[in-house]
Amino acid sequence: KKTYAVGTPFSKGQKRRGVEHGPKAIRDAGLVERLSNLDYAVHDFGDLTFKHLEKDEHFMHVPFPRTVGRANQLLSGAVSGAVGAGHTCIMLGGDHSLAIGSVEGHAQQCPDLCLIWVDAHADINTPLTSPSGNLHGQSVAFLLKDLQNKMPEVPGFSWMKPFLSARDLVYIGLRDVDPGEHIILKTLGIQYFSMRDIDRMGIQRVMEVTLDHLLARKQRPIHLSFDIDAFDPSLAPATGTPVNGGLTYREGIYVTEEIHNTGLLSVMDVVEVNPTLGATPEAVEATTSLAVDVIASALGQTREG
Ligand SMILES: CN[C@](CCCC[B-](O)(O)O)(CCN1CCCCC1)C(=O)O
Ligand SMILES: [Mn+2]
Ligand SMILES: [Mn+2]
Repeated sequence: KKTYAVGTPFSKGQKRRGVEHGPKAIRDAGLVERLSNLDYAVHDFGDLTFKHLEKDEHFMHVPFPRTVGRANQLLSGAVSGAVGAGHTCIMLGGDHSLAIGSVEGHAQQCPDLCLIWVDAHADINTPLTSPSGNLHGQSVAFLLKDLQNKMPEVPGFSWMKPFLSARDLVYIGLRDVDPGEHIILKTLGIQYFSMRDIDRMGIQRVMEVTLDHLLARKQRPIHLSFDIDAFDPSLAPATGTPVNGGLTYREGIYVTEEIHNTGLLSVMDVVEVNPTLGATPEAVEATTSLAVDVIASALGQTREG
C-alpha cells in the first residue's frame, strides 16, 4: 500500500491570499525526506492545476462558488483514483473548502467511510447561516444528507450530492462555532469534542469515545480532515483564522497516533497552512514543520522509536 501526497494549491474558499502556497511550504519543510527513511514512504503526486473561472459571480454572499466547485470536482477525481488504486492519500491544502472534493472522492471508493474533523471550527455553515460567505466554513454542510433540505443549489456543485450521515462524523478541537452552526450540531445530534471537553475528559478519553462511536459497530475506512488551526496559535501561527486555546503539540500527536493505530486511515487532509501569514520565517517554519509531524504521526511515526 503506497502513500500518495497530492498538492492542492487553492485559496478561493476564503479571502486571504497565501494559502495556495501551503503545499509547497509543507514540501519545503521536508515532507518526503522526513518520511522516506521510515517504512511508510510518501510518494509525491505533485500539484493539481486549478483554473480560475472568469465569470463566477457571487451566489448570495458566497464568493467564487463555481471556481470552488470545479476545484473540488477535480480533486474528487484525483482522490477517488488514488484510493481506488489501493493507496493512502494525503491531501496538502490549500483552504478547507477542498475537503468537499477530498471526502466526496474518498466516498466514491469507500461509501462506508467515517470522518474525523480536527479543527477549531465546525465548517458546517450553510450559505444561509454563514456570516462570511466563505466556503471553507461550509464544507461539512455540502457532505451531510441530513442537511439536504437546508442547502440551496449552489452553482458549481451540481456534480455531487450529499452522502454522509451525521452519525458518521466526529469533531475534535472546536472553540469558535457560529450560532447557526451550533444549532445544526445540536439539531443533528453530531458528536463533537470541544476544547472544553478535552480539558474535562483529557485527549485519551476523547479518542477512546471517538473511535468507539465510529468503529464499535463496524470497522471502516477513516477520513481524517485536519485543519492546522486546531492547534494553539502559538504552535501554528501561519494560518488564516487562528483562535486561542487550541490543541497542544502532544494532544495533536496523540490524536494522529491513535488514528494510525486503528490501521484504518485511508485519506488525510492537512489544510489552512498559509506561509504568508507567519510574522517571521521561524513562525512559518514552526507551522509547516508541525504539519509534517502530524502527517508522519498519522502514517506511523512513533515517539517511542
Ligand atoms: C466560524 N466560522 C467562520 C470561520 C470558518 C473557518 C474555516 B476553517 O476551514 O478555517 O475552519 C468565521 C465566521 N466569523 C468571522 C469573524 C466574525 C464572526 C464570524 C466562517 O467564516 O464561517
Ligand atoms: Mn477548517
Ligand atoms: Mn479552522
